Order: sequence, then C-alpha cells, then structure tokens
Amino acid sequence: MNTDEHEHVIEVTGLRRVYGGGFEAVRGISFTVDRGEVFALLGTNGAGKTSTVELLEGLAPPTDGRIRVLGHDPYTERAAVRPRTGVMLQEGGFPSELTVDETARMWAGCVSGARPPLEVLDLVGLARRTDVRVKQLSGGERRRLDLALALLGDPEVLFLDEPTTGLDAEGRRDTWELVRALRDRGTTVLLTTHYLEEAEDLADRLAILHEGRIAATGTPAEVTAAQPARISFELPEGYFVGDLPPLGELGVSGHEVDGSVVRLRTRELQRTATELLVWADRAGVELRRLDVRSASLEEAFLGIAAREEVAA
Ligand SMILES: Nc1ncnc2c1ncn2[C@@H]1O[C@H](COP(=O)(O)OP(=O)(O)OP(=O)(O)O)[C@@H](O)[C@H]1O
Repeated sequence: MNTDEHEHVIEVTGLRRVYGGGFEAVRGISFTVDRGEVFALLGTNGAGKTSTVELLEGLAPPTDGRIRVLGHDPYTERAAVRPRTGVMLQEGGFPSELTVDETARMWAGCVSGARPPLEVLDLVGLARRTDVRVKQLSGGERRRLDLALALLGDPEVLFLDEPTTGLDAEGRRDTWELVRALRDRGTTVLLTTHYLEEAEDLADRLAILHEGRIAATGTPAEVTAAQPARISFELPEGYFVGDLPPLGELGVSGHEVDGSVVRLRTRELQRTATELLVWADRAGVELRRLDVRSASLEEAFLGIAAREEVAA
C-alpha cells in the first residue's frame, strides 16, 4: 500500500475489458482515488462506466491491466477486499415480496459486523417505510434501499453506480448530503453518474469516459477550466461584427454570428467582457440580451464528446 501523504485507496493502471464477443468496452484507463475522496466516473451511454466499476468491485477479471483496492486485487483477493467495501448496483434485484425491514435484516445476515439495519434505513430516510414490501416502493425509494444495503458493513470504500437515477430533486439532494457526510467520516466513494450537476457538486475529482477511454480528468474546476467561457449579445442596430474592436485583441478564441446575435468564446473572460463593455459605453450603445458565463462541466462534457466524435 502507498505510504505517501495521499494514500491511494484505489489504483487502476492500463485497465482493459474485452467482452466475449470481442467488444472492447474499456480501452486502457488509469486513475487513482485517495482515501476520503469522492471520485466520479462520468460518460455518455455505453462509455464504459459500469464495465469499469464491475472490475473494481471484483465481479470479473480485467482482460488486461492492474487494479488495487485497499492494496489488494479485488478479483483474486476478493476475501480481503469485499468485507471492507460497499457496493450499490444499478439494479438491486432483491425479492420484492419481502418488506424493507426483512430485506435489510436478510442482507445484514450476510455481512460480517453489520450495523443495525434500522440505523442504515434511518440514514437513507426509510425508517418509516420498514413494513412496506419492496415491490410497493417507488423507484427512488428502491435506490435508497440499495444504498442502505451498501452501507450495512460500514465500508471504507463505497461504489455507487448511478446512485440518484430515478430520485426526485429532493431525494437527490438528500443522497448528496449523505455522501458528503460519509466522505467527511473518511469513506472513499467512487460513483458513476449521468448528472453533471451531481459530479460538479459532489466530486473532489472526476474522469470523463468516452468510448472506453478517459477523455478528461481532474477536479471539476480543472476540467471546466480547460473549456472557454462564453459571451453572447445582440449587435446594436446598424452595427456589424466588423464594427467591434478586433476580436483577437479582446482575447476571443472563436465566434459565431446568428442573425443579430453574436457568440464569443474566450479564455480571458474578465478581459474580454470588460473591453467589450468599455467599447459599448464609448460607442453609446446598449448590448441587449448580454449573457456572460464561465464554462460549466456540461459544456466540457459536450465539448469532449463532440471533439472525440470528430476525431474518431
Ligand atoms: N456483457 C456484455 N457483452 C458485450 N458488450 C457489453 C456487455 N456489457 C456491456 N457491453 C457494452 O460495453 C459498452 C460499455 O457498457 P457500460 O455498461 O460499461 O457503459 P456505461 O458507461 O455504464 O453506460 P450507461 O451509462 O448506459 O450505463 C457498451 O457498448 C455496452 O453495449
């Protein structure tokens, strides 16, 4: 195990996964997750998130590459890793005739040193639903039950595959709170998500997967900073783009004109916006529908997907 200041609880090196039919879903990815970090794997449908997480959980051996979870190979040393990890799968798949309480107690029987079932049900907001049969739960409540079961063993490392899919906005925020609370207690969390807002809000670091490869990785701010900011406005009547100051001198890296609307991309948002406003002020014109915004993770995500498609 790494004895650096940052202990790598998860280490993935050159990971590949080729399915039986020959399809290569994971094409050589490497990343590390430190103790107490929340790490998000993002990606378009079919990018390889679940294929990767299943390997980290030790459900299958990698075709190639190396994985260490808490210093062990999760597949060949499953007995050493499994008791210290919690897994929330995309489909829980427990018997739907059992009640919430029965399900949690049954699961607790399979976990060594399990926490009291009611305690974890309370954590996920299901304490009042203990007598309800699983089949009668809403989709969101089932996801919460999945999460409760993953927490029964008080895991050091928690794998959450799309933990908030099917939850309403309030349920999603509750889950985020819970993940943050777990992180604050030192739990390491690896989650996959389709919700960029979730990754932006929750993840200390993230990787964007695209077609089995990592297209970008870093903190949400680092990944976002690699994208240009945007300014858009309506040209004042009688003005053309050529009437603006030379765009290159404003720090503009690209622009589009759509009728009277101008859209600028810039990596120097403050300078471009300031100089544009100074120009408008001096010209005595109003820039209507002015919109100035930093890049969001969503733009980074869409930019990566589009760029990779062109490159493919
Ligand atoms: N058992 C399998 N056999 C063959 N191909 C598979 C198998 N499981 C997944 N795939 C393929 O591998 C690719 C990656 O799938 P994976 O489920 O890992 O993606 P994902 O990023 O989790 O997608 P989603 O967001 O839709 O859940 C997809 O093209 C999928 O069709």
